[in-house]
Formats: sequence, C-alpha cells, structure tokens
Amino acid sequence: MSLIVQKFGGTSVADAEKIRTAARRAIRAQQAGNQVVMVVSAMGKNTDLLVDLAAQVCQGGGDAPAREMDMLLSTGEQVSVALMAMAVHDLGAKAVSLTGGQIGIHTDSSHTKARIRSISTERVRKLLDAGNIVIACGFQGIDDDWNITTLGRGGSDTSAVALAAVLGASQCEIYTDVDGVFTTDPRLVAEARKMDRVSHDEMLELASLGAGVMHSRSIEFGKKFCVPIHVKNSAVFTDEPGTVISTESECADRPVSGAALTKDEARVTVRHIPDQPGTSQAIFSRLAAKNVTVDMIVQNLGAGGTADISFTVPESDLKRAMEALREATAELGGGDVSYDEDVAKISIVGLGMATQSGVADRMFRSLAEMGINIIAITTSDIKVSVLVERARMTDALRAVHREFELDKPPHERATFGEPTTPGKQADAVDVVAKLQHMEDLTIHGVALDTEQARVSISNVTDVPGIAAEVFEAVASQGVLVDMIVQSVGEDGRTNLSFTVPQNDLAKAGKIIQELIDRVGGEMTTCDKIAILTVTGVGIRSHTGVGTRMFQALYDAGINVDMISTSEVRVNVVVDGPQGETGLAALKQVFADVIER
Ligand SMILES: Nc1ncnc2c1ncn2[C@@H]1O[C@H](COP(=O)(O)OP(=O)(O)O)[C@@H](O)[C@H]1O
Ligand SMILES: N[C@@H](CC(=O)OP(=O)(O)O)C(=O)O
Repeated sequence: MSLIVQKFGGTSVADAEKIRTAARRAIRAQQAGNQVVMVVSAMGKNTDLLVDLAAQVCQGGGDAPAREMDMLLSTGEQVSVALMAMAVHDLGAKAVSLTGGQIGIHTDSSHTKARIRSISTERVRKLLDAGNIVIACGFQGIDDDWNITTLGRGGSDTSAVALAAVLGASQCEIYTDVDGVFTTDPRLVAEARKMDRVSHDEMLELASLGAGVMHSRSIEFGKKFCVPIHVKNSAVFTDEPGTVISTESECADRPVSGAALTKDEARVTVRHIPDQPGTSQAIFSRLAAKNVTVDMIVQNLGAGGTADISFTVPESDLKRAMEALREATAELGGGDVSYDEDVAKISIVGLGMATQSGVADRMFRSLAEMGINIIAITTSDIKVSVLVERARMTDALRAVHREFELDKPPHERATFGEPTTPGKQADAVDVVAKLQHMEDLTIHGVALDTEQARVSISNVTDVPGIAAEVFEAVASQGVLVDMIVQSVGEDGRTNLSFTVPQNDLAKAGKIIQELIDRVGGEMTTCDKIAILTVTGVGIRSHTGVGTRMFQALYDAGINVDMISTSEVRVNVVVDGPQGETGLAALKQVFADVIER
C-alpha cells in the first residue's frame, strides 16, 4: 500500500469549512487505497498573531526568550491538528492528531530555527496500520531535554517533506492557496505563470531568495532523499497537476526560470577594514556564533590597504549582527559599520544561465530602463541577485519578469504523465545513513578553477544603467562572465568586479577600457586568479560553512579577494598561485562532511 503525505498550509485551514475540505481530501486519498499522513500548519495568520502578542508582552526592548517563543508558537499548530482530527471523525473516518514531540521529531536546541536530527516512525506506522489518518503538527519538534522547538517560519513544508522521506512516501503533496509554483509571486505580478515543473536546485534558490510558497529546507530534503513534491491548490478538486518539484527543470534552454523578491533583509556594510588574511574570518565567525544567516556577501578589492565588505541579514537578526560586528571591528582594530533597512533583493534564477552569456546585462538593462539604481550585485552560476531601494521593488520585479518573458510558456514544455520519481533512486542503505543526520551539512565537493581572470572597475559613477553598460559591452564581445560583484557605493561612486575566461581577458579589458575612457573610473585586471568553490545543499543556511571556509583560508595565509554565495555553493576568488594551497586547505577542513 502506498503512503502519501499531504501538507496543508495556514491558508488552507483558515476556517472551519476549509478544514473540512482538507479532511475530505485526505479521506478520499485513503479511500483510494493509500495510507495518509496530514501535516498541518496554524490556521490563517495565527502564527503572526502569536508573534505580535509576544511583542506586546515584552516591552523592555529585549527579544522574547526563544524557548518561550517556541512554546507559544507551537500552540498554533496544535489547534489545527485537533480540529482536523475532529473533522475527519465527523466525516466518518479514523484519525489521530500528534504534536511534533509525540511523533518523535527530534531537533537540535536552536530555538525558533531548529534543525531536524531524526524522526522516529514507529508510532506513526502503528497508527496508520490501524487504519487511521495521522495528523501531524507541522513546524515543530522536540530537543533532547524535551523542550518544544520550532523550525523557523514556514517550517511546516520541511516537516512534511522530512516525514515523507523517513516514511518512504510515494509523494508529498503541498496544498496552498495558489495553483502551484509560479514564475514569481502571483500576488505581486499579475502576469506570473504557473510552472509545470521546476528542478530542486532552482526551487532551492527561489525559496531561499523569497519565493514564500515553499520553505527552502524542505527542498533540501526533497533533493537529498529523492522525494517527489507536488505543489497544488487546496481549493481545487480536479486532477490539475500543480507543480512537480523534481530533478528536471521546466525547460533546459531558457536562461531564466523564475524571479523572486526578498524584502525583509537589511544591508550591512563594514568599511575601511584592514585588507589582510583573516578579515572575513573575524567577521563571519562572529556572525555565525550569534547564528546570523548572511547572504549577498559582496567584498570588493581593497584599495590603500583597506577593504569594504557588505552583506545582507534578515531584519530580525540585525541587532545581533551589529553586536557581532562591533566585536569584530574592535578585534581587527578598525572599520566603520553602517546599515540600511530600506533595501530589497531581486533575483533571477535558472539552470540555463550557467551556459549562456548576456543574461545579467539584460536584467541590469531592464532595471535601468525603469530608472532603478542597483545598490549591489552578486551572482552564482544559476542566479543573479541585485539590491535595490525598497520603494521600487515591485517595479523591479515586474521589469525583470517582463524582460525574460516569464509569462510565456517555454517552447518545449515538459509533458505531464511522465514518471515524477527522480531518475536516480536513492540507495536504501544510503538513505538510512543520511536519515540519521537528517539536516546535517552535506558538502558534495570542493573545486578549484584556475582558468579565469578578473577585471575590476573602481570609482565609476553610481547611476542607473552603469552595470548594464559594462556587461552589455562584455557580452557584445561574446565573453561569458562568471562571477559578478558590485559593492555598495560611497560618495556617488561604486566598484564592480567580474571574472572571465583567461583567453577572453584581452577582449574584455579592451572594451572596458574604452568604456571607462568615456564614463570615468579606473580599471585593474589580474590575468590569473583562482576560484575556490564549495558545493552542497543548504550551504547558505548552515552558518558554519563560511566560518570554516574563511578560517581554513586564513590559517593557510590566503587573502580573499571576492566572495559570492548561494544556497548550493560558495565561491571565493584568491590570487592564482594560491589556488592549490587553498584547495588543499578546504579539502581538509571539510573532510568530515564531504559526501563520498
Ligand atoms: N513563486 C511563487 N509561486 C507561488 N506562490 C508564491 C511564489 N512566491 C511567493 N508566493 C506566495 O506564496 C503564497 C503561499 O504561501 P503561504 O502564504 O505561506 O501559504 P501556506 O499557508 O499554504 O503555507 C502564495 O499565495 C503566493 O502569494
Ligand atoms: N505556522 C508556521 C509554520 C508554517 O509553515 O506555516 P504555513 O504553512 O502557513 O506557511 C508559520 O506561520 O510560520
């Protein structure tokens, strides 16, 4: 008998009628011959109401104790599962509701953002075998000391996919208030189109860059444990397929599959820090110690012995980030820290981007045409992110959606009816081994690329259109740009660095020189750089990765020139001759977590 996990988000259990509709759906799946586990979130906006209540009670300026926050937030899901079980009974089937602790979802003790360590399946299996629909609280677990923990906002998706993985479910259905995963948030861009399918890597990036329809860590599980995920509309009772998240992209030859917006992050900049080995390590180890997740790290080449570094942090972590930075700058003996909450991050994601030139410049041009200034840029092989002023974020999202014609279906559309199970079925022994460390860090590999060169432009006028002009010039020469970073400007000037294949450096250098002769600025190039890359799953959200990486490079006496991060990789640029030493250092520091 096959087992199905059905997850119902808050929007799908917002009132009594919706709860009954969800219960009917589960009963129907059971009547079709499946065992059914429902994972349910708090009703409607109840979690938000609880967060708000906590803020009203804590007026002393401090944060509410995290343990008590979890005790409070977990109650939202407890209300839903009890009501859901009652609805199932009322409709004539058997059901038992369980809290995270009762199921045996064991987590670490990092309250409000706990990670799953393991899940016991015995109790769930017994209840299923006795003919029950099992109704599980999403979003919560229990630590070694029986404290209730929560998995971070939106975490019920992660509970659902993790349960599907341990129970060997044939599929995990995510029911929500839209028809599936769209090319961008349909609430913000009316032309957004539902995708038939999307690959794990694209979804990982989209989810971590703001596509709130899925919790990014749930995609890690989907990928690690080969769980087919179907995102569907809970209000529609048809065979409408929704979106399948699996190994395949919707269309391989399109450069961009989707766009996302993050508006709850703040930009932090540390200027005038000593440009020497150990700077990044001092900063990121302190941030990691305070469990601050960092994104969009932009470090540009230093000038006059000092460097600037900028990054974004969730607004809710800003206070802790500032404390960490005060400690770090005191230790480094210099550095001015500033922040800006009036920013939003716009990203484009697509597997096809890795092999096509002229993608980033199209994004930059579409923003320039709307008069939107780019504050900072970072890229990885399958995404480009830019920081813009918050007031212009929706215009920016619409502009990039239009530019890449995401509203139009791809020519060669993947057909439905194909098996949705991934090509590579996980080996049973492998799965069991991984399940013992459910959410531990997994690194696929460490790599060195010595075929790239770097071009850096400093002191160019910071106006809309400058990035578009630079990358259109490079693309006009047919040169494939790999990493791009644009740091946060100062006094109306900004700096841009990017990497190109060594063979193309002369071409790129010539065209950029012509450009800066016109618009001002200075160019430096380096014909031999080394790019060190760590790839894996959920790298960005494991704050320890950056720390280990920068510590290892520091210990090896290597200075980091550029950094870029994404959910599935971290790249750093170092001096060419130091590449091999850097590679050896990284292999050693990640030896215990590299997948064999
Ligand atoms: N790329 C996207 N595709 C679909 N929905 C998206 C996307 N990005 C953001 N969303 C938003 O996510 C919402 C669903 O997530 P959420 O409100 O958390 O629902 P649930 O309560 O089901 O978890 C949608 O209503 C939509 O506005
Ligand atoms: N109720 C939790 C967990 C969750 O995942 O909710 P939803 O499925 O409605 O996004 C939250 O609001 O964060």
